[in-house]
Amino acid sequence: MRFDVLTLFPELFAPFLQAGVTRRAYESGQVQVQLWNPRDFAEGNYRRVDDRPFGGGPGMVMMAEPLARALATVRAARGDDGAPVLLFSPIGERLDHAGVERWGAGPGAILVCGRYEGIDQRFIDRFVDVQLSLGDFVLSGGEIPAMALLDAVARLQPGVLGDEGSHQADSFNPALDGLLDCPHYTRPEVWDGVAAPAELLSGHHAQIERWRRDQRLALTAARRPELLDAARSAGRLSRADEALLAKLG
Ligand SMILES: CCN(CC)Cc1ccc(CNC(=O)c2csc3nc[nH]c(=O)c23)cc1
Repeated sequence: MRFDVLTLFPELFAPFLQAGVTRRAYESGQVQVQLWNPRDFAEGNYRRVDDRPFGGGPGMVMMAEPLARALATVRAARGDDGAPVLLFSPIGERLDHAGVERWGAGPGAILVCGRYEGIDQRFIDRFVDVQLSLGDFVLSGGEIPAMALLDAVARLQPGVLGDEGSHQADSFNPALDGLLDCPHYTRPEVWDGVAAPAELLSGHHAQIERWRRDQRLALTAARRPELLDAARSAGRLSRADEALLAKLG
């Protein structure tokens, strides 16, 4: 699958695409990423990509024309494969696992990264299929959200994460069990005077799995009870799970 990214800061993406386990997905072409700078499609010597907002007010607005020209080039390069145009925007719908699965399926997508105060509404009305937000906090642009989506999509590709099962165990994936993750420990057994949990050092796999499951249930009950309710109504809690939760009160 292929993602085309329209961004005024393509230099932000290179280090990201070359770092960590997900680089395998990008280098192998499992997830192709092409970067496009609207400035390369802007006219005049100053190659304007933004201008002052009609009606006044702070900041600048991204002009529609350079974005539209870049998009036309992307569409031609993709062979008009019907890929959706996703705009990252503070007013977008919250990106979650369902969204990652949706946009990480099929041909991929065209990602538009806003900067400044936003993009001329006429570009959005004409070309944007879905607006996505990372959450209710203010960032300087859509690039980090775009990388967040690319990272989450790459992790879902077969063979990208070492052992196949690990992305299956990724929490927040309601399709699997949607509980928060358990605490992790590694060598040394005692660090800073604190020993790792004896259960994990026992070598009894059933006991270890039970301990991890209990930790996930307790953590989720404490921090994200709504995830627990979702898991319960989806029939993903066993009798042993309910017994542990009852003990926690
Ligand atoms: C003055 C009101 N602000 C809207 C909340 C203006 C504004 C701030 C920051 C931006 C740049 N942010 C994004 O493009 C963005 C894109 S996705 C996203 N998710 C969470 N938070 C974000 O700021 C974003 C655009 C407009």
